[in-house]
Amino acid sequence: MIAPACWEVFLDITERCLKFDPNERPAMGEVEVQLELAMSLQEEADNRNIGDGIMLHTYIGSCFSKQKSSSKKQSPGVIQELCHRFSLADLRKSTNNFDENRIIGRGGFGDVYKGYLKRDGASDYTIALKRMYRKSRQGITEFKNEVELLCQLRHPNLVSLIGFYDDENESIIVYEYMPNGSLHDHLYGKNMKPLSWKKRLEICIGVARGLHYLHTGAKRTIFHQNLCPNNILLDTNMVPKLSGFGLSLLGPRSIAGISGYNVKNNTFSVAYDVYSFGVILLLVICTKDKQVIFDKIDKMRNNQDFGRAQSGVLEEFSDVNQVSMDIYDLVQRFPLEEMIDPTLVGKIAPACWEEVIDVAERCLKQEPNERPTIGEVEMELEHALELQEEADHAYKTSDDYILVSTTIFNFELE
Ligand SMILES: Nc1ncnc2c1ncn2[C@@H]1O[C@H](COP(=O)(O)OP(=O)(O)OP(=O)(O)O)[C@@H](O)[C@H]1O
Repeated sequence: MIAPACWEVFLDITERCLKFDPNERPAMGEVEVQLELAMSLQEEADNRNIGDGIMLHTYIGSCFSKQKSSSKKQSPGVIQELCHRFSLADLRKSTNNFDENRIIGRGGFGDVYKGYLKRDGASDYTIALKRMYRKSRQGITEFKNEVELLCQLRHPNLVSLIGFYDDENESIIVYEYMPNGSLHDHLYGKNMKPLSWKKRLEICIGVARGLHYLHTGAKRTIFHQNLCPNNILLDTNMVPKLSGFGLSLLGPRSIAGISGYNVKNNTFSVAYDVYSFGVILLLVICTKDKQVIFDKIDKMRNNQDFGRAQSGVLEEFSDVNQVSMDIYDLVQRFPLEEMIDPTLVGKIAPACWEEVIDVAERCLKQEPNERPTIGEVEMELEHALELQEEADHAYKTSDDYILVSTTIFNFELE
């Protein structure tokens, strides 16, 4: 009755709780996260038909095994043991020889393809393959980091690694396929049905849970460091899954992205993820309507030349970083209530709003030590969702909540 993957996680946390040296025992928050993980692994194993034809099941079992976890540094050999190595022929077949029409996304280091794997006696299994650009040395580093990291992690809010392929010419990562694309697609894509307020909150809560697991639930603290709407993928049920771990292992402050419980470094890098989470909250709340934003910018800059520049900039405005920078600037000058996505106006209960705004403002504090932990963020957002549900329940027919607050943020860019 007990799924092997669930059993491994359960055993591991039990063993660590029973450590003779109290300092080696995990914090209760970590225990909670691990047990939630064990539960979800059990449910996943019960619900999904994995393991037959796909190696997911096998590698989950082995990656948590004692022998493997005792080795501090993963050698490529161990990684190959933990994670299935596909044949290039199979991956070619699954993507119709890397057919351009199968490209579903482009990242900084490679194209992402949709592929289908055959399973004996079962329907095709859909996968996503990231094929690294050959010439990019950084892409190769990202590939190694991402595979090394992801093959050791398992959480309902992290994208699952299925396997990889690597030779001197090709580096390919194979993930579970996320049919609903990225949060970026939903916030900024054309012809997308707008996400409801509750769905946005649920997505943010899922993202916070994924980050919480990275920060405290794995054996070593992991800093994502590359959190953005592009890296938040959505499964069939619109459950968010974090991706984009390759870059998190690079960069001057990343300490190779992964470290032991070094308090000083952890505080800094963990707080960096919390900061990025605050930006995500703003993006989720604010309108994507360029005109509304430009009207504000116009007012803000009070600059006659701006009208001339505007038409050119409008075309370029698809860049989310540009949007986030402008929103970031704007929320320090105009009430956030004026920037809410029009599809959300009247839908947000005031009590819920207050809670969400409080979280966002604290995540964006200039001083990293003043930012909440992601565990606190998760709890506050769950509370915000409850407040929304209570209000919706009490005013069943009401669709026109009025926000009387005027929130102007006071923070500076990191
Ligand atoms: N597992 C997946 N399922 C479905 N779509 C995916 C999957 N992985 C990536 N994509 C799509 O491909 C796009 C690019 O993915 P990738 O991870 O390369 O992007 P990125 O994070 O923007 O790039 P970078 O590596 O530069 O951070 C995503 O935004 C998403 O639309």
